[in-house]
Amino acid sequence: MEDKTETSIDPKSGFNRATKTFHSLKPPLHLPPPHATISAPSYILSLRRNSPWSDSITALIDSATGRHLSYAEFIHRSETLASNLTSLFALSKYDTALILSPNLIHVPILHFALLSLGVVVSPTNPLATRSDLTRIVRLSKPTIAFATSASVNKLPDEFRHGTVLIDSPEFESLMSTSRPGAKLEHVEVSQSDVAAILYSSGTTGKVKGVMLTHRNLTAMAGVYDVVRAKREKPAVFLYTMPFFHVFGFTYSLRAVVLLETVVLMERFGLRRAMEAIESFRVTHIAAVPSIMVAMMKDEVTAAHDLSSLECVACGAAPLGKDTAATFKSKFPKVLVLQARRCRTTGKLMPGVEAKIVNPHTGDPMFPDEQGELWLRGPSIMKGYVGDPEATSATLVDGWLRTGDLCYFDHEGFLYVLDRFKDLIKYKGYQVAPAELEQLLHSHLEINDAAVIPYPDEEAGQIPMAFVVRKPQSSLDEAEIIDFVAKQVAPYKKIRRVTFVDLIPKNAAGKILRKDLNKIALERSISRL
Ligand SMILES: CC(C)(COP(=O)(O)OP(=O)(O)OC[C@H]1O[C@@H](n2cnc3c(N)ncnc32)[C@H](O)[C@@H]1OP(=O)(O)O)[C@@H](O)C(=O)NCCC(=O)NCCSC(=O)/C=C/c1ccc(O)cc1
Repeated sequence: MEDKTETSIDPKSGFNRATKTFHSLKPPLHLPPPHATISAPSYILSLRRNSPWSDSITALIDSATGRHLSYAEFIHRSETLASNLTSLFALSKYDTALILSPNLIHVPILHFALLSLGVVVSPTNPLATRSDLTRIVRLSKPTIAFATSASVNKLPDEFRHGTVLIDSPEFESLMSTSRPGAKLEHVEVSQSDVAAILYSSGTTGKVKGVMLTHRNLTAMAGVYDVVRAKREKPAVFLYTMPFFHVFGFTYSLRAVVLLETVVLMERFGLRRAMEAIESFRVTHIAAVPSIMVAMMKDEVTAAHDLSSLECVACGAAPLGKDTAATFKSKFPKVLVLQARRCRTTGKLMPGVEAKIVNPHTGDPMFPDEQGELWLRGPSIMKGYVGDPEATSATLVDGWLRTGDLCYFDHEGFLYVLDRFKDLIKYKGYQVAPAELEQLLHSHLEINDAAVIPYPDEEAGQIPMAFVVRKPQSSLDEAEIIDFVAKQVAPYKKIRRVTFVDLIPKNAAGKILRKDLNKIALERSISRL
């Protein structure tokens, strides 16, 4: 008998009229069964055999020092570290490890070691404030922390198995020298076990911990295996994005699948990035649109030999058509690849299903109709840790409600038009207006406040505050910016303030953000 589901799928758009679901038309993923006992690192290491290169190629390069490691060393170090962590710190399956570090060469090794032990990896922004960290620790309940000497003092707690300094000689020896009696035990890790907890910006003002399973990471790795491009030489990838965000986190797994050489920067700087491209003959950059804007504008690019560059993989925020076109005219040989959140193109990745759902009726919709994007597939998160309410509001019968207003065209291209959630994207970082509004409300001279995204060429969007001062208050823009800056991670800073008599709200007291957007643009035009 013919499979009705298969035959109802439109070969151009991937749309199934019977189920009103869009399917990926890319080759299917070959994954282990959903409950198999295989960890993401074991699966990822097995995929590297599909690569034409051997483990002797370079895995990681620290761009500042030139220090580098081969894949053979990477694997050896992560195994040595795993056995030492088990014997010295009694770490075992279901422990959770908080990691507070910039992009050091040790971090991917640590991720691999912990994941292979079934320890849940929880990477966090080292610029997070103490109060951000207090919330994070309450959510994910880490039993050990890995931090650097610059970030360790911000940790709010003691941890059952202690705190380890990643940038210390002791850590170096944990990776290189097996302790007497330490041996690598095989830990049975199931695909359905939680592998990592990454943190969302929290659109309601509270950070949420996103649980990713070994299955999720396996599926992401499987995608990179399926879309593997034929190359004559290994790719050399400059990472500008942090490992604690899902972009950097998944790319570090991708590197092992494809045996790519990864060039790391502890702290991004345009000049240093250009030097790294020249010195290490970088072929690919993973970046956010802000970096592409900076590369187009700054003449520092002219001072360097960038001829090795083949491709920019751009993610995390929308890349404007004009930016992409101007970048192309300055760097004609460089291919611009966009991962997600692009307003113009993008087709479903292997293994992913999508629906466009009418936000008012809940009915699934057809190509060219606009509604909320829902996604399903093996890479979709398990839920928010310790927050069943937020989980059931976001995950419905295995579908993740993205909160994005989208449509698919008849060729299966996805268009992202707007967000239902209030969110600011500053250089690819998510900033929640509600968190900044709560801080402004706590100021004794502020009666009311609202924060909106304000368009900015380099950052994409910056947080802008509308403030109603208390009568007689002479509070000025700089004081407000400073008041907030002292209490938040630097990328969340308010960067523009306008004083108003009233914050426009609807009858239910909800801020009319669209009206504020209009006022902001009118005032900026009148300032010119
Ligand atoms: C490298 C950027 C682009 C620029 O960094 P920057 O030059 O340091 O500038 P910032 O503007 O970000 O820094 C803000 C402030 O923090 C300060 N800062 C900075 N690092 C420090 C410091 N280590 N000490 C102390 N002060 C500092 C910095 O000086 C600055 O201060 P100020 O100008 O006074 O406000 C940085 O913004 C950045 O990493 N953005 C990317 C964020 C990101 O990766 N987002 C990904 C979200 S996940 C996603 O979308 C998924 C995509 C995906 C795609 C494909 C897939 O397959 C899967 C997933």
